[in-house]
Amino acid sequence: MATNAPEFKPFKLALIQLGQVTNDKAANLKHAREMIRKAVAGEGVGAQSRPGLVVLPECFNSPYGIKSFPIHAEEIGFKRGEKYDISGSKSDSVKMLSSAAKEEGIWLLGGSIPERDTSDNKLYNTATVYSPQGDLVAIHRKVHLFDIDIPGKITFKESETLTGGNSFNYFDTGPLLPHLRPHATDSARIGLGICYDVRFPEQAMVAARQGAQVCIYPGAFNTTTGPLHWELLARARALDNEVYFALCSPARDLSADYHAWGHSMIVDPMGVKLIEAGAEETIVHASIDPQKFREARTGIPVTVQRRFDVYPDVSKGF
Ligand SMILES: NC(=O)CCC(=O)C(=O)O
Repeated sequence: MATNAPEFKPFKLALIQLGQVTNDKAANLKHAREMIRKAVAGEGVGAQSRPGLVVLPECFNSPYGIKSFPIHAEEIGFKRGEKYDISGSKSDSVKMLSSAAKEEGIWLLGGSIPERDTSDNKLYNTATVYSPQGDLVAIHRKVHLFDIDIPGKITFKESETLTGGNSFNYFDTGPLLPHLRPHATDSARIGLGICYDVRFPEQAMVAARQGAQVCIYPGAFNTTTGPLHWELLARARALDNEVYFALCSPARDLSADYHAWGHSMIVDPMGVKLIEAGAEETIVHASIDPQKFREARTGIPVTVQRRFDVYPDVSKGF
């Protein structure tokens, strides 16, 4: 298991709780690009200085719904080498995200998009991550599909059109704001998941055990399960792994078929909520502080007190 986690320095994280997501893909991308600019300019709540890492929500380029996924799915169009080569990508979403990261000089977790993989003819719910140079550095396909049935409240079956991914993923940021700190060598390790993935503690645990200091899950809970579980899950995943944990939702749109919960939030490694959005479109910012991370782990040292002589280490084998 890779535990050679990088040293990380304090940085600012911004979550864009994006609104106005419609069937007009070009308009969605234009609006998302404008919100990225606003996040970098410090608009929203809690900004103290320029964010090094900016996040969009689940399904930021299309309405969230099983009928919309096939209509709006895009092929990422990468060649897998040592890096992902997206020079031939025809995806408008990938092109926008890559150029936005480069133009703004930020790390950008581009929420998720419905992805079409022509090699297996399947659709995935996929997050992509870009460096300040505009390179695609990580891809995460939602592992656990959102198939639930709460009679009279909500029935949703992502598996009618999507397929679950089959890998756990994290990425190392490298220096944040490299144009301001050209000789910096620090880096943060970020564990990735998408929405329903948060209900499966093993996924965040594996990332944390592989050295992630922060986990970020774009997600779109709904108005039934959101009030019950959204905050509880974010705080639980933060505390049980002693990591920063962020959930980034779309804004609620009552004219859409799916009513997202909103309430994007960032929780610290002690399980304390640092910032939370309401239901409307906004941007929330918080500081990610290595000192707090170390203090949590030193004060309550569960990460080194596990009893694998009593129960198995389920994070082994990845
Ligand atoms: N987009 C999703 O995966 C929704 C998950 C959700 O609402 C839940 O309750 O879990």
